[in-house]
Parts: sequence; structure tokens; C-alpha cells
Amino acid sequence: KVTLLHGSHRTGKRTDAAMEKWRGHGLGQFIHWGLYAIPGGAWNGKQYNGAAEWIRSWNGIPKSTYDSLNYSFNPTAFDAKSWAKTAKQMGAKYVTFTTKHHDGFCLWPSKYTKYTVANSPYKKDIVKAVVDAYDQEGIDVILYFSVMDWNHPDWRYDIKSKEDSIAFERFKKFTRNQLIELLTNYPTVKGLWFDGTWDTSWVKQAAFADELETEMRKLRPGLIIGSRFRADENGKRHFDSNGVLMGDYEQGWERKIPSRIEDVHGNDWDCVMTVPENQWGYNAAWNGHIKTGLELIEMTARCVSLGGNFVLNFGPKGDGSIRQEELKLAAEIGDWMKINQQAIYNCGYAGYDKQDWGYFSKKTGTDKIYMLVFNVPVSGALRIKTPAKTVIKKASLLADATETFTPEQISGDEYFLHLKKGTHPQPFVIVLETAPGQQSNGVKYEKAK
Ligand SMILES: C[C@@H]1N[C@@H](C(=O)NCc2ccccc2)[C@H](O)[C@@H]1O
Repeated sequence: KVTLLHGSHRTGKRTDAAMEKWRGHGLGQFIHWGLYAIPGGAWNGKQYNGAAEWIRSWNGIPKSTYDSLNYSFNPTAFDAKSWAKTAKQMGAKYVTFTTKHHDGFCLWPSKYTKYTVANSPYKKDIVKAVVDAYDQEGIDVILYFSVMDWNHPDWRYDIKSKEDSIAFERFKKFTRNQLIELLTNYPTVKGLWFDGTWDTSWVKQAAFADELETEMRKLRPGLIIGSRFRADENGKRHFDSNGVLMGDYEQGWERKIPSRIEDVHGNDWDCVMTVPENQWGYNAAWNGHIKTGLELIEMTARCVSLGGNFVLNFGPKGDGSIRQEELKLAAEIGDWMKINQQAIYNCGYAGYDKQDWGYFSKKTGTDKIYMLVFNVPVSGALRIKTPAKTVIKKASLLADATETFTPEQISGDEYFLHLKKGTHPQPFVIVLETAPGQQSNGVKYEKAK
């Protein structure tokens, strides 16, 4: 153990109500929207190969021309209420919304820079519209904020001179001012999702960032901040020099999902995921593999079964409308969630061995176990290995409790549930009422009725 002044200030999960609520969300929506949605991944008819929200960094684009896009930002189809309705129907319990991405354009009328929506034809406060609309739908709001700001003259990738240091001191003040401004303007937001914090200039600011995080938490008790915001004084990010998680949850699962429970080290975490391989902002040409509704439902199940939240990204167009492909996915996910949401909301790791047919989740604070079945075996037999001294009192279909299953005991703590042939074209959920701490009484298998 090394002594740290600016390492993690807490070990273990937060147990307060605000974090318990976040932990139980299961499914969230990410929205990446900004000037990058106007070019939509192409410039003068040429396709940019990277992620559309990074197009400003492309050599093919004159920076000043990109920066002038704020003068053509007028999303006439923007309707935060319809975005929030889409999220509600999908079953998302929270939204993470880009206030300012790496390009530095602010979707709120910040007092600390001219590079904001106030100086665009649209003029109005988009962050406020989103916060109000999602609040009204009962969906929690987390604000995405990029520390790295390509537009600000005082941004530096590293501090290599006295001039850099003087400039970056101004940048740090600017960053603090904007964060306090966001927390003051939009007091109902539940957390901040930080990005653009990997460059050396920011990694060197352990003391400043630690102080700023403390100040924000004091201003907004219960505020949820992930592991990507700040480094410790040795430059360690996400986990400090003693291997303790920074912030309230692990923010390292960007476009990837943990394989096993050991990978999450007993921490809270979220997985943020794109529909294409790697496009967060709107890209008109969705190339490569586009994830299907079934894939995304299975990713949601996998994240919840490992105690995390799955946050699916939407990239609205330059005019503010959501593309048809994303609306269709939201509807498909929502249709499944309407029937099976009980296995997702306020659920977490069940402590059962992973089986080939799918995922277990457990309703927090109860002995209710869910089996989220994606891969029905040819045998129709779903294997369950219960933790020691746990008996299955009842097994039934979540969608229809009258459809019950009589567990066939195979050995001390192993059972088969036998499915009727060809009865489940869609992923489905079985609920297990269990009684831990009891010796199994050898439930015998009765022929399927
Ligand atoms: C949530 C996404 N994060 C931004 C990004 O630059 N990701 C690339 C990246 C991911 C992890 C460490 C460094 C850099 C993307 O533009 C999205 O905003």
C-alpha cells in the first residue's frame, strides 16, 4: 500500500439511495449530439474512416471550417419530448447526454465561452430541453462532459513550457466554471459522465481534479461520478496506485462487456455501446456490422447478470431527428422489456455458475432468481447449478406464471428444467423462487404434463 493524497477516497460500493437507484437501472440511453452530426461522417463527399464525432481531427478538414459549423446549427426537427418518449418506450431508466464533446461546442448557453448554442441560429438551451423532457418521463439524466476541448485556445495535450502552464491554469479555471455552471443550471441531474481525460496535461492535475470532484459532490450530494474523471498523483487512472477504483463506478467498458464476474472486481460499472462498430455521433453511412435488437437485448442481459448497466448510444441527425434504424431498435428492445423488465430492473449478479443457455440475474434484496434464456439447447433441458444449500421452490415463466417447470434433480445441487419443444421463438425468462440455507429434499422429476 502506498500513501496517496489524491487516490480513491472510498473502498467498496457506495450504499446510499442515489447509488442504489443508479445500480438498479439496468438499461440506459446514451445520446451523442453536436456539430459533428451536421457533416455526419463525410466532408465534401469524402467519407471519414473514423468515428463521426471525431471528424474535426481528420486531416481532410480545415479546423476553422469545422469550427464555423455553429453558424449553421439549426436543428428544426429537434424535439426533446419525442426523444424522451422513445427512451421511455425502450425501457431506459437513465440517459447520458453530451453537453460538450471533444470539439468544445456547448449545447447549453455557457457564460464562459462564445462557442455555444446561444451563438447559433438555434439559440435555445438544448441541455435544458433534454433535462426537462427526460425528467418529465421519469428518466434520470446524467450529463456527459469532455474535459478535452479542441476549440478552447488554452487546451493543451501536455504541459511542456511556462506558456503551456499559464494557459492550462486558465483552462482549469474554465473547466471548473463550466462544471459548476452545469450543476447549478440543471440541479436535477444525477451525475456526470466524464470523457477526454486521458491526455498528460489533465493526468498531471491530480490535486486540482481531486479538489474539483470534492467541490462538485459537496454542491450536489449524491452526485454520481465515474472512474474516468481523474488520475491519482502517480498518474494512475480508473484504479489508483493501490488498485482501488476511482469514483463511484468503473467507466472502462466502452464498446466492450466483461466476460466474467471476476473482471468487475466487486465494483459498480456501466458499459456504453454503439450500434455500429464505432460511431457515437451521427454517421450517414453506417458501414460494417450493425447490431440487431436481439444482440442488444442479449448485451443488456449479460451486463445486468454481471452487476452492471448497459447504456445504448443514439446519434441524432443534424436536424435533431433520430434515424429510423435507431427508432426500430428502440422499439424492438422496448417490446422485449415490456414483457421481461422484471429480470433487468433492480437486478444484479446471482452467484450461479454461468450456463450455455444464457444468463442468471437476481432481484436485489430477494431470493428471486431470473433465468434469461437466449440459447435453447437441442435437448430442451436447461441446466442449473444452485449455490450450496439452495433449493428451488418454484420455477415458472415470467411472461406466464401458469407455465411452471418441475426441476429434475441431477445431483446434490444440479437440476434440469425441461422445456416443451419449440415453444420459445424469442429470448424468454424463467423465474426461480429459491430458499437458500436449506438442504435440497431431492425433488423428483415428473413427466412433463
Ligand atoms: C464515449 C466515447 N468516448 C469517445 C472516445 O474518444 N473514445 C475513444 C477512447 C476510448 C477510451 C480511451 C481513450 C479514447 C467517443 O468519441 C465517445 O464520446
